[in-house]
Amino acid sequence: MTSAPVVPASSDPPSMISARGLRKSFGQRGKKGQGTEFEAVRGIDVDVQRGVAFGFLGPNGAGKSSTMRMICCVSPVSGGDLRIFGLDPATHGPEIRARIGVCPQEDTLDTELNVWENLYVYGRYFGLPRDVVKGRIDELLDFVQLTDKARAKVDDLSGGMKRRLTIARSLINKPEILILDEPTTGLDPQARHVIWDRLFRLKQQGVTLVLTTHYMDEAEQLADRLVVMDKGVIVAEGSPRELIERYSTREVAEIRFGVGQNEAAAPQVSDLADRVEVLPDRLLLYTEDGERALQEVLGRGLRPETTLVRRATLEDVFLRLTGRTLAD
Ligand SMILES: Nc1ncnc2c1ncn2[C@@H]1O[C@H](COP(=O)(O)OP(=O)(O)OP(=O)(O)O)[C@@H](O)[C@H]1O
Repeated sequence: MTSAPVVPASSDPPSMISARGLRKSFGQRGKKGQGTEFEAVRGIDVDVQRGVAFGFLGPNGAGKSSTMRMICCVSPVSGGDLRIFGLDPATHGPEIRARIGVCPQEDTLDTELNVWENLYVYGRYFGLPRDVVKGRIDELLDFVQLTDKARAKVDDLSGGMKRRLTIARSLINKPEILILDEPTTGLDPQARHVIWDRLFRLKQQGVTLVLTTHYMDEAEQLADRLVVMDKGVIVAEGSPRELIERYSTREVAEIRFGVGQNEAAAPQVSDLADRVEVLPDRLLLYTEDGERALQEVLGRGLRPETTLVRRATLEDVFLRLTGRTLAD
């Protein structure tokens, strides 16, 4: 006997977060005292479905944090429509905040308190009864692998441990959505992998993750779906794989000539690839077969200082869409 398939209640799951034409502007004072408006988010549409990890990828200043702050109900919407759990942040802020967890870009831990106390104070702030908070702290310290640091001072923790504590703190109210602004910025590779592993487990437990990052590897590792943001607008949306397939070839041959020689060499290789990008320090040849393109470069008597064939990444997508690298 075969068991009945599990049929979802609806083929179209409800959006946890839905934005239509969402805008954020900041007033600025000009030199002569006149007010001007700066638009950090310029009319974006976003739908985040339950249980996914949704990423906002973009360079500094793209408008990611401004978007997150509106979703977290700490910054009012300037225009358009935003719904979290179908609710309007302007009228249902406390209700929404009770159901989300927020892990801000900067650690805002209380250095006067130890690890355990940081979680306790936060739990009490959420109105959880003492016994419930205590049980929850045990679970969370275990989850972020800080049980043996419960009585340690915050200042004695490594950067990765502080991040894990901040994540634990953001989970105290068992949020349905966890919002993470640049979760691993400033951490070393090993600490980043530990964080990714924990976030992956949360996703398996059904928590919807919304994260911003300017690391393309982080977006590729964590995000099921992502939007690429630049200068306040969304320039592309899809899964990491879809975006790479849509906007790049499979492989990239990177060739570096000496300083100042890359641009001059570009016309001599332009017919060897679907597309050639000229960066100050290298040429990128977009092609399905990078090794073959490289052999043809060498066959023409050109002698790059270094060469590399790699698979295309989200960085290539970003470069194609904006003409800039994520680090610019
Ligand atoms: N309170 C504010 N007042 C004025 N301008 C602001 C304010 N907050 C952000 N901005 C501007 O809005 C733009 C978008 O900033 P935002 O922090 O949303 O970008 P981001 O993509 O999150 O970048 P980062 O990775 O640096 O946080 C930037 O030009 C920033 O200077």
